[in-house]
Amino acid sequence: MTDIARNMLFEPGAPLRGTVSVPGDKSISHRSLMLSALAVGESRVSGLLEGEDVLATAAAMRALGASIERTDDGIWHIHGVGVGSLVQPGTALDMGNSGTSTRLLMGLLASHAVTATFVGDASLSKRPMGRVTTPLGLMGAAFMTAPGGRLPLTMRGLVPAVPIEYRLPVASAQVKSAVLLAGLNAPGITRVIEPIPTRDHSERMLKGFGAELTVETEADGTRIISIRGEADLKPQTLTVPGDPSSAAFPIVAALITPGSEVTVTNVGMNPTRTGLFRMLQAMGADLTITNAREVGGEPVADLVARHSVLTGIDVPADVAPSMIDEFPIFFVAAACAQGVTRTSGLDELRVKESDRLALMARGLARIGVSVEELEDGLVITGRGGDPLGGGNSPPTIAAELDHRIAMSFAIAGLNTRGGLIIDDMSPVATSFPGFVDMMASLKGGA
Ligand SMILES: O=C(O)C1=C[C@@H](OP(=O)(O)O)[C@@H](O)[C@H](O)C1
Ligand SMILES: C=C(OP(=O)(O)O)C(=O)O
Repeated sequence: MTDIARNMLFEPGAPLRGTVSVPGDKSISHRSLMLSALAVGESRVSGLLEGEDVLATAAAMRALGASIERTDDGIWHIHGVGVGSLVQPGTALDMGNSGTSTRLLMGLLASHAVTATFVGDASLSKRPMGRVTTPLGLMGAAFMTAPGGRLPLTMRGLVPAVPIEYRLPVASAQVKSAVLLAGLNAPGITRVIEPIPTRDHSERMLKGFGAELTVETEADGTRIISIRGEADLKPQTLTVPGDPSSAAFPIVAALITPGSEVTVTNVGMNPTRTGLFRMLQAMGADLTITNAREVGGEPVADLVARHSVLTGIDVPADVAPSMIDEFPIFFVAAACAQGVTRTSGLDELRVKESDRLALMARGLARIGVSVEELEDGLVITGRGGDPLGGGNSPPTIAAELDHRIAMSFAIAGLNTRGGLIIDDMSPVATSFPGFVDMMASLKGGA
């Protein structure tokens, strides 16, 4: 952790103006490294998120046999080993803060003849892994975990693994992806039944690399995803779009800061990820989507956000998966809106890098927002045009190793009367290196 990131003050100032782009999509970056490592030959990836979470995936894929280099032009070159040919890692795989790296890699290894130990930081070591060890155990993998099914965890994959049909008990793209990735090297068809759709980057990219994968959608919206195992993946040239979960921060900042107009270019607009933008528009946000196009099998657009008078809404529970990582910054928008915003069906927020419902409720209350914390959501009464409060001196908010909590309160700070302090901004490097500099550039923008 860098001292420079300690106790940073975020305070109101000039309107936010300018055009920015955000780093590459974290979910797509992880998957591009994993699938490239399983294709025989060289894949090239541009626009990769060079954040700590994705670098943890890159280090793990190297330890499992892939060769991965970044050239000065920013392109990542991955020489894969082929499905079924990952090797025994020499040391424990350090997943840092990254749930996606951990759960997806456990899937990959479940159908390889290797034994691997996964370790992580204090936040990751509290997160539940039973959601992946259960289906991967059905496929034949064996696990030894810390109490509660947590890290540190040692697993042994099985070859040949047993293909399964698995109905997701929780709406989680990580669990879906872990089973599909395990299925890549299991003989026959592995099937995941997804009653509530979640982000579909794995499905898109697996098909792009040449896996035989089909998706059927039933009348009630349930998706049935089938993958044929013992696949031959072909190397690809990929471009990773900007991360909508990162674009959320400058966009909400512009919407709630008087006089602001910010354009974010090259934002991923996969419909399984754009719930936040739809909900902000429903609140009356002046948020325009322009230049819609497709890049590397994913929809992309430029977004223009102007300061807006927002009105509270009820967020339907079924929208949650398409904005699951955006709730912390959405709650900040709700705190600045007129009237009441109600959310529900958000139990999953309690098992992210922190308990995001509890931390957001506590932090917003510290800056004078009326918040009711429910089991599965927050009810927030917005302050309308009034700045958020905070007492006589700027309050300190503890980020608790959660990048999205740190960034959300940093944006809230721009709309307080006297600013607020984040105890540690270093977790931001997991998903959005450059966040602090980008926000500073917008403050000085013309
Ligand atoms: O599959 C992915 O890349 C992700 C899925 C989501 O997690 P869950 O599957 O736990 O909801 C999300 O919160 C995470 O940031 C990235
Ligand atoms: C939940 C997140 O990531 P992960 O699960 O990969 O740690 C996130 O980035 O908000």
